[in-house]
Amino acid sequence: MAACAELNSECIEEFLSSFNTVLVDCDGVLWCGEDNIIEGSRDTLVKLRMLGKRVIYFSNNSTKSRSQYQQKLHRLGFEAELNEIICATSVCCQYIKDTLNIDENVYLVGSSGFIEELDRHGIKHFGSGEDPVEGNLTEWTNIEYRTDVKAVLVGFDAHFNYMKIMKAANYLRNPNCYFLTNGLDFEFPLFNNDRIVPAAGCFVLPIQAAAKRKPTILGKPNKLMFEAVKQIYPDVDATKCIIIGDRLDVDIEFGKRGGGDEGVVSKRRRLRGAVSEWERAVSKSWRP
Ligand SMILES: O=C(O)[C@H](O)[C@H](O)COP(=O)(O)O
Ligand SMILES: [Mg+2]
Repeated sequence: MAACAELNSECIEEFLSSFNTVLVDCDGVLWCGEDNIIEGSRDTLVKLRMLGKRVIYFSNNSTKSRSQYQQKLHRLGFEAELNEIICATSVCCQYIKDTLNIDENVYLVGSSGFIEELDRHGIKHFGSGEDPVEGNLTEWTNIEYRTDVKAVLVGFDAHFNYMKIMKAANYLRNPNCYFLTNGLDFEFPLFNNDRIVPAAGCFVLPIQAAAKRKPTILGKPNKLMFEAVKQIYPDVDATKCIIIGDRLDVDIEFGKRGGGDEGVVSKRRRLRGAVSEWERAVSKSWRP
């Protein structure tokens, strides 16, 4: 056992010295839902900071702006400076403003997080309220068909309805209108799965089906999220980062290709390395 323990502490030492920045996902890693903190998450971040690691909250969540996220983090007892928070709502809006050079005529299917970030970035937008669905189908079929909409931005929307799908799909008939989203998660992670809470992907897919167009995902695993880190921390070295996440297809996939260069070495790659060693060992001893 001693040898094994030494090996473990050696491994742990080697692992801990291999990175200086931790990109930590939020939903499903720090908490589930609004108030269910995942046991040990706060203490782990405290210990990582004590080891001198830079901790960055790194979320695709589409319901909150950065400042709303900071309020939630503080409410749940996490240390969080605003410049330690990278969330998809602000990354999406910065991309729209600075890369697409759009500052008006954005149709939002989303909620207060996107509204606050669109306003903060000075982007004029419409939609995102409760579209009254009145009358019969003929009234619906003659909705105003605008050709000046420059982007349709879709995230979590508790007031989602038929009218929004119809409007978004018609705006997206214009090939110059961008179709953008924070991500395609279909549900928020929940403790003991006591109920399903649909997430952003559930609002994107109906519009995708009606418009016959696929959205550009601006959140993880898009490297835009890492560009946002570099803007705040120009010294950040992708190979000295790890990502902690609950979604292989989003967080760990980001780790494999985050930042666009060789990139963030995700825990999974390390895990994959370990598993293939293990498989080789097993297959040698196991061969009939
Ligand atoms: O659908 C959303 O709002 C997000 O994709 C979902 O909340 C995941 O957030 P994250 O795990 O990246 O914090
Ligand atoms: Mg998550």
